[in-house]
Amino acid sequence: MDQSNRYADLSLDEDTLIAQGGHILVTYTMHPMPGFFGYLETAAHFAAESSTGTNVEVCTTDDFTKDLDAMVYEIDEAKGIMKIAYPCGLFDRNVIDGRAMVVSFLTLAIGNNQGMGDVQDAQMIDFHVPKQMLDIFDGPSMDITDLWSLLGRDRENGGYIAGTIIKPKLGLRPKPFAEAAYQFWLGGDFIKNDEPQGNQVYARMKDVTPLVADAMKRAQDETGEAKIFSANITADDHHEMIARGEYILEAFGENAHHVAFLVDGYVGGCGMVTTARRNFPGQYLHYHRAGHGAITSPSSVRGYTAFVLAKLSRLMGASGIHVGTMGFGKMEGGADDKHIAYMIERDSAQGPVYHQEWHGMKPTTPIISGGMNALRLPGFFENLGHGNVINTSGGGSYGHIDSPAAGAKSLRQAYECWMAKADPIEFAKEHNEFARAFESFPGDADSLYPGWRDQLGVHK
Ligand SMILES: O=C(COP(=O)(O)O)[C@H](O)[C@H](O)COP(=O)(O)O
Ligand SMILES: [Mg+2]
Repeated sequence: MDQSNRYADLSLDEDTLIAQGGHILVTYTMHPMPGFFGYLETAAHFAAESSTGTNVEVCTTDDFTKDLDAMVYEIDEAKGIMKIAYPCGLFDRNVIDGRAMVVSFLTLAIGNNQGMGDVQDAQMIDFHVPKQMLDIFDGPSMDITDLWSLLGRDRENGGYIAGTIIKPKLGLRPKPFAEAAYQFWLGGDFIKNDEPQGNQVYARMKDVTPLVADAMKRAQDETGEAKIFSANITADDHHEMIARGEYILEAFGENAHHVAFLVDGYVGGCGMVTTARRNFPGQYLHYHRAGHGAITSPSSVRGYTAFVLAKLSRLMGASGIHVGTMGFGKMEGGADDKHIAYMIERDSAQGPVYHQEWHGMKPTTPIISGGMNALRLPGFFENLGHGNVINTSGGGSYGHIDSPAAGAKSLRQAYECWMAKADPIEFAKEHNEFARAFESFPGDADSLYPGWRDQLGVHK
């Protein structure tokens, strides 16, 4: 059934829609299933299924209903692009406080429309949120300025936070786990649980956490520096998450404000993120995105992109989210992914389609992780243009040939090298831990800094 006379109006003007502020605008790539309808008809059916309609007219529709219709306002069949305006009145609001919820946006904009028989594929590549909706999404409660303050740095440009992930990913029992943490903290700032670490039977949370809290105290005493631990409270059950969070804060005692909470937000969903955001608003909320590649990989043509995921996480209230390594690490991604970082860290930024004003919503920190080490960081910073990020290098720390602390120091020295605009080889001659990263990761050294052995006098 052709519904384009109801769910499409190509005379609608995007700038006017943005100025009016009454819609969330969404741009998708979309290709109709061959043998069904034309492009506009398919887009209109998509908009119907994503708002007030279905595949047939229903007798219960009235004029008020039609005012909530999602409207296709632009299509480019050659490029496989469609744009849809979703009236803000479509979206669900909390009974308890009237605020918006990301799950409602997703269940409409990336819901049934992901499996329609007449749509071959559709993927959200950008969306625009008007102020009236920004005002009622939670947004972050803590941000990187709170970490910089804890670390004794300037709240404006507090710079690079050298972090790691306790590796191996799984299998460390309580004592070796805590020792790994202590050894890194002798040189670094920030440690996270790896995304699956929690309350495994060989490393119960109530056995590990006191030892990690003690390791933090000893490392702080030894270095005179504040240290941060991002503890994983991911769990299916809301009550389990609360129990984990409350226990961890109690175990860290006077250092509880040095604890961030990590949530596997993609596999856990926005409800899990909101459980952490609303029950522990005093903790930095660390969004790990494990699993996102199922829909965000460049090979995917459904769901939404990594850019959209990061933008959604800011609305949910993530203090920081992994944004990939922009082609410098081990995961998928490219240099242009820097726009993901800009969109979540700035108050005004340009996405692939829409310019977004955030109207003062706190920023979400780009968290840089995945195959990073000291040798890869200078190029990363140069591409991004700054180092106001959290970097968690697991292999880049525990794979350093001297020690985890040396690995941590090599990461910080990489930042100092870039900030000084120094030549890395020359910088290595004066900074031992950074120099030893060349020997720790010779494959990277060979490809990034050819001739390094001769220049540093290091031979096989
Ligand atoms: O454990 C790691 C990285 O470990 P390592 O530093 O040893 O590679 C993270 O889970 C990945 O960074 C996730 O990827 P992303 O950060 O892209 O979501
Ligand atoms: Mg991991």
